[in-house]
Amino acid sequence: MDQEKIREGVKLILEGIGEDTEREGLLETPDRIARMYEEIAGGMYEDAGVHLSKRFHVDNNEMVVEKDITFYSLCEHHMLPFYGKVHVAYVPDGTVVGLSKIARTVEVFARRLQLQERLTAQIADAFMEHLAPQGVMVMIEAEHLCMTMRGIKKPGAQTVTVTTRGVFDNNEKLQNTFYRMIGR
Ligand SMILES: Nc1nc2c(ncn2[C@@H]2O[C@H](COP(=O)(O)OP(=O)(O)OP(=O)(O)O)[C@@H](O)[C@H]2O)c(=O)[nH]1
Ligand SMILES: [Zn+2]
Repeated sequence: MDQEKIREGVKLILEGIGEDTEREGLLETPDRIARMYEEIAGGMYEDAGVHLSKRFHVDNNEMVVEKDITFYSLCEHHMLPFYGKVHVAYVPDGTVVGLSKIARTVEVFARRLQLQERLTAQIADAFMEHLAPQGVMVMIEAEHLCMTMRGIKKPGAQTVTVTTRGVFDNNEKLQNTFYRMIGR
């Protein structure tokens, strides 16, 4: 990441809104924000394949569900946070991944400028590409600050996105099992 560019940009925004960039509280703000973006937009520089390539063999291919994975992402239109829960289910095809790797995969795609729909699809596609299960289903429930603290101002409004791949496609029975297991 180009930290110097971020520092310059933040300084310009502060000047733009009429702040005194030399006052004590703001002196280090450009640098703090540059360091913060390394963290909250750092997913751009990571590869989900790294996390999903460490696999374990299984004899039974029962559905695995990891639910209520908290995430924070950034809306690409306003650069404001959207955050909530991701639920992931997959039906293995002989191999599974460590449970923490499911949440690590979510982090890779959440920590960048996003659209909720794209985040949902990228998680599902990463599973299909790197783990090659029989199928995967991803659901995200999120609140977008661009909808709550500004603009239309509808606090509490939740955006829900769902996507399926493989055996979950057009399979009402499997999809209903997923919804039942995540309690929706
Ligand atoms: N589909 C989708 N839309 C999003 C997401 N995050 C934010 N948006 C929307 O992106 C749209 C951008 O619309 P614009 O009209 O270009 O921007 P705006 O004038 O700030 O829009 P308002 O929010 O309606 O004030 C808004 O409707 C946001 O609610 C997302 O993850 N998915
Ligand atoms: Zn937005």
